Amino acid sequence: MGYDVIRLNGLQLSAVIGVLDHEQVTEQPLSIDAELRLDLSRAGRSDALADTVSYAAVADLIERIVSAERFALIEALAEALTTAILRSDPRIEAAAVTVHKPRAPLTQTFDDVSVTIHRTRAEIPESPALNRPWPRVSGVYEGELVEDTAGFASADSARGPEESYTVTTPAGRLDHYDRTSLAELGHEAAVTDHFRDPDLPAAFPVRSVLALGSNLGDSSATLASAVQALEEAEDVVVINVSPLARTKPVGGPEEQRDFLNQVVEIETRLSPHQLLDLAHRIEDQHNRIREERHGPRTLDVDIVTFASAAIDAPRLQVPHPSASERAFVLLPWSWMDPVALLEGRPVRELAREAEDYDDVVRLEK
Ligand SMILES: Nc1ncnc2c1ncn2[C@@H]1O[C@H](COP(=O)(O)OP(=O)(O)OP(=O)(O)O)[C@@H](O)[C@H]1O
Ligand SMILES: Nc1nc2c(c(=O)[nH]1)N=C(CO)CN2
Repeated sequence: MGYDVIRLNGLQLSAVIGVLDHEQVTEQPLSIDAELRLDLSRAGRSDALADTVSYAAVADLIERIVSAERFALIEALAEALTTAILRSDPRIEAAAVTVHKPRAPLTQTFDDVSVTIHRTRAEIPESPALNRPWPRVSGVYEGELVEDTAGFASADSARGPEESYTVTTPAGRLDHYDRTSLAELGHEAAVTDHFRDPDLPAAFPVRSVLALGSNLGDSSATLASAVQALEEAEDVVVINVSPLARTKPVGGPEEQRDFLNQVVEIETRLSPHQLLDLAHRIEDQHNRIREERHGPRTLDVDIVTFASAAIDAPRLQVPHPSASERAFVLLPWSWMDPVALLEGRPVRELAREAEDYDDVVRLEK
């Protein structure tokens, strides 16, 4: 018996990719082929797009990952794309992605270099969004406190005991990563469902989405000033800023004022924890006092996503655990980036499902 296939061939994109120094600062062309195996018999009969997977959506997904992530190896990019495609729709039984790198740094004359990764649904890790069984980073793993005994010999290794961690995968506990091997960790991260060590600065700049909120003082001026603080921060480049949203408070005391919310996309080389510290510094600069959970605040800065990392550390969970249910985050994000995805689902669609969808009003543009 045969099987049905959707093929997307020769998608032309460019990316910063490669292990050589010059490849880590300059974009080069890539061509990507994707093959999706799924039952197309219903679509063949109904002639309805809803009965198949849109190749345009697959192309958008690939483009987003190629522009948002940085990889050293084309193997890692192909693996990440294959996993993301399988995650994007449960009807896809298997996927294969080929990444061609026609300007690979070879001294010989050549036509092309490429890698192909084939994966079936059973071979990919479970989504961290559904259930985070692995891999995760935490002081506590399955009830057991894991001490950091490896004593990383790096300058930034002065961490308190609550920040000790180890990395656990289905194959069992891995030894602590050698922190000098950034490219290798990048590769491992892609293979292991974008697990990311929250203390490890990115080997390459990565995209992160931040959510800002304010409902005390001059909220509009506060948000503008927070965006400026991000623009001025070292190792951060602001890529995109959403229109402002006026939103009804979700949770917290009844009588608090409406919020102004905004979403910002940045590119950064900071580690996830360094970015969290920066978010807290910016909150503090705006007289943030942490009193009541979900209570009024001059400024709140949350990390919604960090590349496509899954982080479950004592003081940082990424993606932000509530973001996928908050229209006050999702709607401004979708205005800024209409094809944005969160945990494999369109942000626009998640926004429509959020309970506070009708309580968000766009104020600009
Ligand atoms: N992705 C994240 N972004 C920001 N803070 C986070 C994240 N994950 C965990 N935290 C932790 O949450 C703590 C409380 O954050 P905060 O005071 O902003 O909570 P809140 O705004 O009242 O509620 P919420 O977290 O639901 O937005 C922070 O000190 C931080 O360590
Ligand atoms: N509308 C709205 N509601 C909230 C917000 C917010 O930014 N906007 N932030 C919260 C905690 O971070 C809790 N509730």
